[in-house]
Amino acid sequence: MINGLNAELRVSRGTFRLDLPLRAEPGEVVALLGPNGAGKSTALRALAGLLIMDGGRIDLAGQRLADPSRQWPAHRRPIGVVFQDYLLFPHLSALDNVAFGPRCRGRSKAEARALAAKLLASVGLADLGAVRPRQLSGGQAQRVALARALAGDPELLLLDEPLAALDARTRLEVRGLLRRRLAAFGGVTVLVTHDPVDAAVLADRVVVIEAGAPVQSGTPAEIARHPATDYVARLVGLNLLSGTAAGTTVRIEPAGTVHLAHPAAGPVQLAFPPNAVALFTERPIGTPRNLWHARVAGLEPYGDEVRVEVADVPGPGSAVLAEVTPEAVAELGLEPGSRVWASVKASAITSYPR
Ligand SMILES: Nc1ncnc2c1ncn2[C@@H]1O[C@H](COP(=O)(O)OP(=O)(O)OP(=O)(O)O)[C@@H](O)[C@H]1O
Repeated sequence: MINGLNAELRVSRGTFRLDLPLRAEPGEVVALLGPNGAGKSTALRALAGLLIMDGGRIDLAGQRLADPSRQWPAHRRPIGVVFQDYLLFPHLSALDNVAFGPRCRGRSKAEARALAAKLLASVGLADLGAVRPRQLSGGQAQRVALARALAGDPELLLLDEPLAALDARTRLEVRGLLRRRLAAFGGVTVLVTHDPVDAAVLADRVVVIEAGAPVQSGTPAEIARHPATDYVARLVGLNLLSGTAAGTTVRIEPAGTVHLAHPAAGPVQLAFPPNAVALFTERPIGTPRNLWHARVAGLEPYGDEVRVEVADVPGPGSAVLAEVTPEAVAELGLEPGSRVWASVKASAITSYPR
């Protein structure tokens, strides 16, 4: 039996059927990405032992947790879970929420609290141990829930839409912290999201699922570059650019520049969705910071919209996708070879270390 996770998840819920093979190495972060109802939460609940499987198996860190003959109950699985709504105990302080698990597993009060204090510090909350959940912001509650999940020293960490409940500003902060914290975690992480940016920033590998089955698996860059189906292209059609950041300026090889809203340093990856790219035939007034004079390389219908491949953005040799309405294509007279101005707001670009 291998280290890490090797699972074949099979669950029936009414007419819905999940049939999902899932493998991950220790230290790997895998994102399950898919639309509402695809079966992402069902997969997490099956891994956690909160849903009975009707076949398949789960092997984790050299142990068989589930197969058709027996399934370990949730509390015996070496798994930490962060649910969407965090589910912190309202009457316990942040510190005691984190210490609760170790206490239940027989650690002394002092030991459990010392461990909890260390974990709270590791998610940047050293000063908030005494605070009750209702006094915490959404981002802080999320981090307490993460510390609590890590307190059991799990082999597998499950995160259900870890950023969905946060406002845009907090989301950015917590996304960065989560990325750093997950990089330091030696076990497997499986996270569920319907946001391709979260998947690209947080995950080493993405498994796209639809109607209970996998449709594609690969690194975020592979999937964005070579989506296996139109459906995946629509879902993860992210623009990804690599560059080197100094402050809010990112150099893109060989000769382009992108401006960010928040400073970064060193080799970075940039992600932004096609609908963040605006196209103009005349140079727009009130010049946005990211504005490039570029060329339309191709047009392709995607559902009700049109995907426009724009070349030489933000420098020779680089291309991005823009998404516009068919009316805009007609109004702007876009066709392969047209010259356009393309702009992206700095605030629409997510940057993360490469
Ligand atoms: N308790 C239930 N009983 C029967 N069917 C259910 C139950 N819960 C979920 N389902 C069905 O299982 C399917 C998968 O649901 P699931 O919640 O896993 O999807 P999801 O990908 O997590 O979606 P979301 O992003 O909306 O949370 C859906 O078709 C749903 O209708």
